[in-house]
Amino acid sequence: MKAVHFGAGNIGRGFIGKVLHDNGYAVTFADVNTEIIDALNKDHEYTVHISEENGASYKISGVNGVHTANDPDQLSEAVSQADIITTAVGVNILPIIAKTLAPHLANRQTDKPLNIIACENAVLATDTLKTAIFSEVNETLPSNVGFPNSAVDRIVPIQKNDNILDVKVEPFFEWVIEKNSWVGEDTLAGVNYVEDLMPYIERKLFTVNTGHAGIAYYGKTLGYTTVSEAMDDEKVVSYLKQVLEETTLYLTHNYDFTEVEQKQYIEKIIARFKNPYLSDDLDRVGRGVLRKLSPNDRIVKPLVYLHNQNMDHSALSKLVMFALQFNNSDDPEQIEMKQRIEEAGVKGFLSEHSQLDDKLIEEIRSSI
Ligand SMILES: NC(=O)C1=CN([C@@H]2O[C@H](COP(=O)(O)OP(=O)(O)OC[C@H]3O[C@@H](n4cnc5c(N)ncnc54)[C@H](O)[C@@H]3O)[C@@H](O)[C@H]2O)C=CC1
Ligand SMILES: O=P(O)(O)OC[C@H]1O[C@](O)(CO)[C@@H](O)[C@@H]1O
Repeated sequence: MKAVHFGAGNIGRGFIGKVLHDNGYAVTFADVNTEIIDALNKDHEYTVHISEENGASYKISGVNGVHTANDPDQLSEAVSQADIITTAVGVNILPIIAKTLAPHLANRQTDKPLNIIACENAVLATDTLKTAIFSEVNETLPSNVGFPNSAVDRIVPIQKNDNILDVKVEPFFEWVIEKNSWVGEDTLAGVNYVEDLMPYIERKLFTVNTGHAGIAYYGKTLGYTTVSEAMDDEKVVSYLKQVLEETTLYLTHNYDFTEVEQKQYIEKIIARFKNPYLSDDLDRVGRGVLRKLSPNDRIVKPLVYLHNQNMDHSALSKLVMFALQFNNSDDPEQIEMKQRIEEAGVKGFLSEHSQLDDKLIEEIRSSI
């Protein structure tokens, strides 16, 4: 069984690559990072370390690398043989992946089942990839290609290891895939297949990711650098709980989760955020601030819903203000946000970028 995974980064090597390897797949990583591709083709293996007391280490062997721009023939060969193609590149990169992948898919000379799955922090990211691929190939692809959406959850910080391929990951992981869009009989062990993905993806995005964003943006305003420093401050923990109480309102109103189930889910997540064996930078967790302030992402979507329903949204309003103060010159989106705020003002920016109405913008501006 063969897999092509686009994005040999932290989630690619530390999560998706490991699950595919554990299921017996030979994984070809496709990336634009020459150093990583060269290392993959030299060693053909790396190690995933689990960040906990006496954490285990797992060898991931039989892996290869292809450079998406420099090795088109090898990429074409890998795509023609693949049983599964996955991505973990960032949702904004999916249109680029579609352009790269589409011609190779169109040339595939086989009807064996192929599942293509985007593993990104976004709602229905595979649909985004699928639409972009179909527009490249004039709506025609070989038959037996499935495009299941998925939700992925595992905290994998930026890595500082001696071997550039090795990855330290938290013990927890959850990969949920849409059952009905999956083609073929060979499903993956270690993955949860569900009929309706939306409750899972929104619960994850609006709990793990909204909560994490709360820690990052509030923690930065207090001068902290890492998640564990911020989580040592009771003010941050108490604010995090308020944010998650608000997103619980959104989740229990829209889906069948009970308040008790959501409370247990939150407790597990707070324990994950406090993992002392994991060092995670607030700058990483807050990266991509424009994406995180977009209308369907982790902050604005629950905020607008609660505002429209006249339900408590004061902590989420503050979260927008903390995000606007995010100061990270390594994040190109933070620099762009700053420029746009200078040009249009806070009101103009939130109205145009986050599509918020004047009343909510006023509430946000007076929230802190
Ligand atoms: N790190 C984490 O804890 C989690 C991340 N995610 C999501 O997974 C995705 C990837 O995140 P990370 O692995 O943390 O990022 P990362 O930055 O470690 O990895 C992204 C990889 O994509 C590659 N890439 C960029 N442009 C490319 C292109 N045009 N073609 C091929 N490869 C390209 C980069 O070179 C890099 O190796 C994001 O959507 C993120 O939101 C989801 C859950 C957890
Ligand atoms: O990867 P993104 O979408 O920029 O956001 C970072 C978030 O994703 C995660 O990497 C894991 O889900 C979290 O650490 C954090 O909430």
